[in-house]
Amino acid sequence: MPSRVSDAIKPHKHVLDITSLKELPESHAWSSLDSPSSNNPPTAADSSVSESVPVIDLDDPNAQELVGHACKTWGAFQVKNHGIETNLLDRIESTGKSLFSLPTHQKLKAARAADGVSGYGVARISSFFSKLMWSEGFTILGSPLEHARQLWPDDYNHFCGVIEEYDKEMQKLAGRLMGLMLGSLGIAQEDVDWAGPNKEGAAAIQLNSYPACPDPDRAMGLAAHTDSTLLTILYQNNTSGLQVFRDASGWVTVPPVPGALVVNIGDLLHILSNGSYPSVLHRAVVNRTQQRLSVAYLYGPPSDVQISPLSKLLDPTHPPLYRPVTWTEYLGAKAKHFNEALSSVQLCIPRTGLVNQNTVENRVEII
Ligand SMILES: C=C1C[C@]23C[C@H]1CC[C@H]2[C@@]12CCC[C@@](C)(C(=O)O1)[C@H]2[C@@H]3C(=O)O
Ligand SMILES: O=C(O)CCC(=O)C(=O)O
Ligand SMILES: [Fe+2]
Repeated sequence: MPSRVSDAIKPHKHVLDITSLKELPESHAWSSLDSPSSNNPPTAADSSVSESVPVIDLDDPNAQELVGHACKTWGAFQVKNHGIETNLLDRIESTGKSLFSLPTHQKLKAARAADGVSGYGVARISSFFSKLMWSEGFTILGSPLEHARQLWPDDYNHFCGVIEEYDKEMQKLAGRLMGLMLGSLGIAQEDVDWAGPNKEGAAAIQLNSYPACPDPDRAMGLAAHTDSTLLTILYQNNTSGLQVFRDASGWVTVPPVPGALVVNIGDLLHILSNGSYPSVLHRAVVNRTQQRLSVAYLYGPPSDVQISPLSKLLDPTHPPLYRPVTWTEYLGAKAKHFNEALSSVQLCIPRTGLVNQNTVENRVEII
């Protein structure tokens, strides 16, 4: 039993304060099997040279078709001419940098509560791994005011202002992207009652910092996961680190393209599209010399709305593959099952010959 409060919080402090370490501690050294350097299939080295996620100009007259194709084949793409001003991206980057460069004891004043979502801390998925990730994060769900006050007692308005503006602009872009994605499936955005152009989805903002790392091949910035969103819009600074997994190629780096934003499909769009737009497994690796900063805009439906495969995409040969879930319910499934969350809401289709297949109802059943 620690005899002093300071002893009790020591391990916590040590875990989070990785910025100045000269050597990789055992707590952060991933075994060779799941470290970033070792799990590429053999073909990856050849294919990664020639292929990466598509970069789409949203002003292109074929943007809808290009987006649809990217969603089906990659589950991710980058967008240019997205309408978010460079100046706002610069401001969110510098505000993120100033947050992560605060002293650890200051950041811990805004630590995420054990049962909470918002605040400073390690990635939520950390509990599924025995090793720690080489990153720190700050999650914003709802108003950032309380946490901003704890971080900058004398000047919290600046941070709140930038976040509010970022949220507003990203909300618009997310709506526009949803329109293109649905449109490419032959569905008008207005036909999805919660997704119309003037409707507002729910969203979280996640600031991630990956400090320079003394042994990047054995460290993991953010372990492989899919997002529990409809879509995620990611701003990454000029430092590479994001990788997406593709069956044929293994881990493929998504290089920073100046001014571009990365879009990736989350599990709820996978469900909504009945698997036409698969959510993409992605991770962040780290490097020896540069701090990397990323800002994820995690976009989902209003929290009380049930998401299920769109009826327009269903017919007797395409039965629904997933049961209805709300975002809140799905986040619970993610917290419990992590990367098996999607299969936990999957409907089971019995094999031919085992059951009466006359009706759609008989073909699907909840596991
Ligand atoms: C709205 C969301 C989505 C969350 C949970 C909550 C707030 C923070 C998001 C992330 C951000 C980092 C990866 C992830 C996997 C994590 O650990 O926290 C995400 C998770 C999810 O997509 O499941
Ligand atoms: O930092 C990155 O590139 C990835 C971040 C991410 O996947 C997330 O915040 O969900
Ligand atoms: Fe992610």
